[in-house]
Amino acid sequence: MTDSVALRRALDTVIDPELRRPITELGMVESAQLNDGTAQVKVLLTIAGCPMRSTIESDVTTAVAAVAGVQQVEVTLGVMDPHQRAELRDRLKAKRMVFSDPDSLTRIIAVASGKGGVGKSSVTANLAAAMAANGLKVGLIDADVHGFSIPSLMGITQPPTRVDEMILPPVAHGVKVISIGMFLDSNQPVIWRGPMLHRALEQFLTDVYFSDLDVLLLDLPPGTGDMAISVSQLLPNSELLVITTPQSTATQVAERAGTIALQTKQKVIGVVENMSYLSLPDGSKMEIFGTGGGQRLSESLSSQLQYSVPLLAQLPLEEAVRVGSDQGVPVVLSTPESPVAQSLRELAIKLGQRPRGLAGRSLPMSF
Ligand SMILES: Nc1ncnc2c1ncn2[C@@H]1O[C@H](COP(=O)(O)OP(=O)(O)OP(=O)(O)O)[C@@H](O)[C@H]1O
Repeated sequence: MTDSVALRRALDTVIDPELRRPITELGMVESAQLNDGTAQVKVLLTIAGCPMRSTIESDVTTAVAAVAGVQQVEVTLGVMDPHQRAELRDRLKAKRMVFSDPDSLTRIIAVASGKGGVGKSSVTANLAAAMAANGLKVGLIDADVHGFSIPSLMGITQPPTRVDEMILPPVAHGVKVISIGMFLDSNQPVIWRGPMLHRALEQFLTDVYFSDLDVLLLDLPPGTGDMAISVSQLLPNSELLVITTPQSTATQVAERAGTIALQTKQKVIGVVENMSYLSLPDGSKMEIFGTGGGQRLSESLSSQLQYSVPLLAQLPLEEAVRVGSDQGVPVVLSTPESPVAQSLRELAIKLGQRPRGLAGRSLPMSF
């Protein structure tokens, strides 16, 4: 093998942190040569202020340093010119997933709740992180535009990178994440009406480069509003997972969020009861929000939708969930041995296991 082939092979192992593809395949390696034991590599970044420049530089150095005969590595970073960027964009476009395509094999799970504050976003962030830890390619759209919290739950502070009109989602804990919160200057409230919400979701689905995904999770706003309807229109293949607490008022509202599936023709894959109990030091369980809400919701949705909507998990109340959220590390990663993390991981396995396929898909409908 010649020196330059050996260097290219090594560079094939360097994955762009945002695009998740080898930098060689993305046209980012302008040159690579070995001169008297010094490997000289020129890498072209997509944009000048690329937030991942130091990661790319160090990954290139590590990969090339391992090649036989290399004693020293010199990495030069340049920036793609408009023509090179257009080429990259076309290459990515050709491989882009169209999630609304009936042939798409990505499993799309929209996480819904009736009331706010039942832990929908926490459950969604944890499922995404657990699925990614299990080796699945996972995307997460924060569609809770009025109460977006996913970026902070996932510990994301950097904005998405733009390559012309294409948006590269930040990757956190192995999950590609996009949220309206990443496009706002401050923590200002979003006062958008239905058509703008629809447009925002549409833009996330068309302009954000997710590449190939096994699972796409959406954190819906609480209730049965416009976003839920937009999701069903733009992603007719999406399924619903309904989160509730054991409390009857929460369950009643969650039932309305679940039965929206009757109109949208989405499948409700199950119910998750969160905040089911608090384990006390003496081993007893304190049922702060009452009991049986998840089971009742599962039964009533099963009877109204006329198929089984199982209660998939009952998650305890644990301080570690809140602490993990505050630190931007989902509890499945921060405290994996805790009972709540174990239940969430089991739930992620159940949901991630179903093979990607087309069976049982409903046809798109319009309103
Ligand atoms: N199992 C749990 N144990 C302890 N705290 C929890 C648990 N689940 C959620 N929480 C905490 O409850 C609060 C509300 O959770 P979260 O933001 O996930 O709810 P939500 O349903 O997404 O709310 P909204 O839709 O209004 O944004 C957060 O402070 C979160 O850390």
